[in-house]
Amino acid sequence: MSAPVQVPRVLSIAGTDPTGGAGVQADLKSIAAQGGYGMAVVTALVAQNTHGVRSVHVPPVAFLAEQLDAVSDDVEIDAVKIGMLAGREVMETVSAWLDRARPPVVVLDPVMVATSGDRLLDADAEEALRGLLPRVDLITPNVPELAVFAEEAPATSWGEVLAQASRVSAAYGVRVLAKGGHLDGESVPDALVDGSRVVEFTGARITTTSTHGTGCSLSSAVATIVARTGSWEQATADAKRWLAESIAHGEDLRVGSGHGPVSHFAGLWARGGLTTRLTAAEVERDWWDAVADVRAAIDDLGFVRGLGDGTLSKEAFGWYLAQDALYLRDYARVLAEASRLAPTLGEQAFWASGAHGALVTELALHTDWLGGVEPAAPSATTTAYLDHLLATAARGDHRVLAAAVLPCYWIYADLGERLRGLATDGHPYRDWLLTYGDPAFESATEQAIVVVTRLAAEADDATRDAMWRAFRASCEHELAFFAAPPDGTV
Ligand SMILES: Nc1ncnc2c1ncn2[C@@H]1O[C@H](COP(=O)(O)OP(=O)(O)OP(=O)(O)O)[C@@H](O)[C@H]1O
Ligand SMILES: Cc1ncc(COP(=O)(O)O)c(N)n1
Repeated sequence: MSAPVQVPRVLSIAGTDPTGGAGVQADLKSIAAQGGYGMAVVTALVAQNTHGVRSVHVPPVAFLAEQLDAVSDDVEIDAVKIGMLAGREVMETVSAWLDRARPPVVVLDPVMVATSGDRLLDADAEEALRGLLPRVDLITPNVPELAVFAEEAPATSWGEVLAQASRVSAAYGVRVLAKGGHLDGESVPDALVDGSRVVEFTGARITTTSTHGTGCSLSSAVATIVARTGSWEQATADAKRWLAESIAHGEDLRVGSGHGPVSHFAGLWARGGLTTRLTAAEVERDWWDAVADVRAAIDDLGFVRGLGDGTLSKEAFGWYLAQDALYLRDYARVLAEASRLAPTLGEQAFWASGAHGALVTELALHTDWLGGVEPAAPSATTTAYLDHLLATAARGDHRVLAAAVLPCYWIYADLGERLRGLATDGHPYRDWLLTYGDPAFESATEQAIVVVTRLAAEADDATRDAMWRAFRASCEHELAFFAAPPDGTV
């Protein structure tokens, strides 16, 4: 066996089931469900449904060989699962290909009789199947199939199955996954038998009609997990647990009125959902577009227009600066909390530098713009914005907090870019407008957008929604903050 690979490339060599429950169709689903990349070479086209097999068409074996070589000439194969091989010639063709391609893992599900009771192999072929065993790592016979290899009567108890599997394993030098599904009883035991070494796996029998393709699915899953982990025992245990979960959900699919298929992805669907993960770029575009109304309303404010065209009164400007200083003081505290909560060193450092930046700006406001005069109390609007941020910080989810602090970077930087362009010579607020051009703040804004949109893209739906709501609320607080200064132009 070669070194385990992350996404094993697994080839199914099997017949078809147009209703998708058995054969290559079941194999491809099982391989995918176990994290593998599934490939399929068709040995026979089978007209069948959940009630049984109607007819079998076997294409010329020369074409089978062409399919097999087309795969192995191009793709590195990590495991092979062999299912229905309709006839001696087909077996000999596959056997010759195994000798040429030498795949590292070969699992053979000796499909002889379908769940429906239909024979899928003739007696001559049963003999030829034995000739394949030296090229196989694991066979997965059910009770009647094990009996064919043992050339004995079918076992009637689990003890007999184990004894028969040991004899078959020793006689052919092959690992046997003996399956007890065909025995009566509350439990469905399986066992990995390698000569005299026996490892048993127990499971409770599920009452259901959805057992079509269980053998195909189990063997494909084992081949895939072995290629991924290198362990036959782990592969068998994991595949059996997954199959039980898939059998339990088979009837939900409502496919056919006979023995229905298992639901190969039921567990993954339930645990992983069906949504495609958003990219950070999509979050950035979506969020920005979704606050276009707030951004337009900010541009339209008398305060912003007056600041831009220089008609804003000194009184309104001074009031704004005092509120800004008061805001920054607690904003720095909120950023420090974001730093404390951040799970990575990079984010921790980033928010800490943001906190430092807010304090530096606040000190400059005090000394350079407010002449060292301590500003009056925060307004109701300033208090509301800070309360939103402080409450988000108190709730303790760093992702939601990061989203809540983002508008103070993003909206401010965006507005600043436009205002800076208006700082003409002689503009009464020229010096202030130029502060918007601080390159350190611009790059911090870019970084904040990257950090938050990545967190949102990776978050579960509920957390992303909470992040969006916190972001939107802060954008609205930004609007209120710019709207709050007393009206007044000179
Ligand atoms: N009703 C069931 N409840 C739980 N597990 C089951 C049930 N039926 C089959 N299994 C499991 O499915 C796997 C295949 O079982 P089985 O012995 O039926 O093999 P098979 O006959 O090759 O399969 P198939 O019936 O598809 O031909 C085994 O691991 C078995 O334990
Ligand atoms: C092409 C093909 N291969 C295998 C089976 C066995 O299916 P089951 O798992 O129901 O015995 C089948 N019915 N058809």
